[in-house]
Amino acid sequence: MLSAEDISVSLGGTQILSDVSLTAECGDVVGLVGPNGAGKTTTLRLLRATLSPDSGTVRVAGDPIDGLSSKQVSQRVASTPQATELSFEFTVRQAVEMGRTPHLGRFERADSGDREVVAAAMERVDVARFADRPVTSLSGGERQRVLLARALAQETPVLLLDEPTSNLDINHAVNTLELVADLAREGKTAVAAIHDLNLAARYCDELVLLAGGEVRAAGPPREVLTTPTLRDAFDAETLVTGQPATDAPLVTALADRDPLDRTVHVVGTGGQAAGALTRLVAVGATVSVGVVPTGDAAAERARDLDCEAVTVPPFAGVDGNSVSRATELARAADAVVVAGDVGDANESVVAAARRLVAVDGEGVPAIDSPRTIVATVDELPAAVAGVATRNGGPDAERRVESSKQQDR
Ligand SMILES: Nc1ncnc2c1ncn2[C@@H]1O[C@H](COP(=O)(O)OP(=O)(O)OP(=O)(O)O)[C@@H](O)[C@H]1O
Repeated sequence: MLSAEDISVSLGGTQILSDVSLTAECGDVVGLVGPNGAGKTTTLRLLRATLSPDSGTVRVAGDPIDGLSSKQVSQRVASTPQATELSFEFTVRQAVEMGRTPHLGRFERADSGDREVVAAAMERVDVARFADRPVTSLSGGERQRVLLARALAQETPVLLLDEPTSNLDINHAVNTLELVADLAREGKTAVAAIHDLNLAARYCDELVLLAGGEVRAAGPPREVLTTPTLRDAFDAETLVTGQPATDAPLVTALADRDPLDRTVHVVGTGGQAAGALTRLVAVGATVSVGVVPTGDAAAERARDLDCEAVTVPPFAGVDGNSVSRATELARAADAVVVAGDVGDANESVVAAARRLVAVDGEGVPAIDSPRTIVATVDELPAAVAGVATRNGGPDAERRVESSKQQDR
């Protein structure tokens, strides 16, 4: 078991980590995720005692790591570095044999038992066929696997992996993380910094989301990888759904926000309304939806995107409170977007709109009116921006207000 309790560290006069705590039990794969510069590598350095915290404690199997000799640490913790540089002309076998060093006396030579461990480690990460080649002749991904074999040969209860899949093709990436998961099932504790949130979600039991040197969220992937926490940590808009082959969350990063500083209420159901929501959130609009039946694609998408949804149970009919709330949102919005099947129950919600944009599709004729412009989902941001200024939206209102002031 490995833990960090409230570790803080400064480097070169800058605070890099502040009160970071995490626990990795035997059998756990814990993923460190977060944006570039969040402090993942620094956390791993503290966990393997190549850096000492200014405050806080790292413990391995209950013992404070700063009380252990470097040999004792390397008997308990093996790590694969982020850089795949192995600068000397060692063969793959020699590089993996280095993993046995913590188990040997100062001038002791490796025996047949050590050689078996080395052979098994090379086999397990699929580098045995390169055993006699110089490490420098391998590709980046192959070297990365050699480093993992070296860590396995070290036979430690704890494995620390810094970006173990960054240079790997999809097949080797998945196989490497399957191997890490197997090792955990065999009783090891693994902590891995992983950039790919979807691989992290699939293979880690717990995630620790770091940003700005702080833990922003920690727990099972489903609890950590949510649109609000990812927005907070990465300053990015994401859509979180489910991975088809597993029950892990699937994170899709949406295009960079080109902030559409508008509030938009979406009326409609199904995939078309869900698509409209996604498109509008992607460009930074503040979006709500409703009235929509619970479980409808638009309601689900709103939940994934952390947007307000006015929902009613399916087949229950629409109640007055829901209609009032949706009408209130529609009236306050800079624009109302209608998409997909709007339903009679939403008539008064649509009627409350100051400016309407209809998503090109089946629902359009029903709400056709002179105040409506029709746009495809892709054109929605431009259409919303257009109606909200051209037809007297907030910008126009501001312009009117300032010209009134000038007149005074
Ligand atoms: N020796 C140092 N002196 C000053 N700042 C440092 C030093 N080492 C690291 N940093 C800074 O600490 C911050 C955290 O770095 P770290 O490598 O831990 O981030 P990371 O989350 O692993 O990032 P990445 O995903 O880009 O690998 C970065 O802003 C980095 O520039």
